[in-house]
Amino acid sequence: MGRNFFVGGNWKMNGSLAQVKSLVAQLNNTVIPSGTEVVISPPAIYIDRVRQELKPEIGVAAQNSYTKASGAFTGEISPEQLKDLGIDWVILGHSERREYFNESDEFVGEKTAHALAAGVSVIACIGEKLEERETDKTTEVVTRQLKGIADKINDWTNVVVAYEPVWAIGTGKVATPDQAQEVHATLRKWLADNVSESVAESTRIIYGGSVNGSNAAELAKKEDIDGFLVGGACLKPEFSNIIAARL
Ligand SMILES: O=C[C@H](O)COP(=O)(O)O
Repeated sequence: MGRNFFVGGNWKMNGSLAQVKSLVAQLNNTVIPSGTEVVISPPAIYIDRVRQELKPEIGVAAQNSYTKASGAFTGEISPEQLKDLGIDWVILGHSERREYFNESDEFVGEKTAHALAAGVSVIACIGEKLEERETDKTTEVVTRQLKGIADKINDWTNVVVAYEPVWAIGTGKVATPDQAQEVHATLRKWLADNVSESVAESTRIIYGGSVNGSNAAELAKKEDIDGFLVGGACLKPEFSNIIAARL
């Protein structure tokens, strides 16, 4: 298949200076298998420190960025500023941002386009809520969210799609490998039908939602699961087991 495995670690709004030091030390001692790409995403306030202290083979992502390069947008961070600090990735469209900060599909698409234009790669998150799954709306929701991104970009080279069912995030209720594979295959087919076969074949589609050191290896065996976006477990030593999940 030839797609490199991708493991993202999203710290969310967690961490302290002391934790930053110990997590970075732990990551610097972790062997990254060849063919696996690891990117961690600390809160913005720690991002510069993490980038300076972390070994270069591990990437760093912001957890959000805006649609402008600079200006009177209090509290926002631009992809251009991320680039300035050597930050090459950003997570966009996370369900927590969609839910708590009312980010629409269109806005996520705009932010994705702006980040890519500024040279920052994007982990673009999509995923259905529990009631949407229970009313058989999963495909409708995730393809609508993916279209919100596809409508705004042409080049998918620097995009990783993260499928994160909202009901699995932080709940300990992981999607089964078959449940995740089914949605990943649907997303890849959507890309083939609506963007191109080559984009469908080359774009990494990663899974997020209660991934841990015990369930990662089984999920990683599935054909269309190209890695993970990890929340809670990326703050624990078991993150190294997830990094090694495809071995
Ligand atoms: O960005 C990461 C996801 O929201 C997954 O979080 P979780 O591993 O704590 O369920």
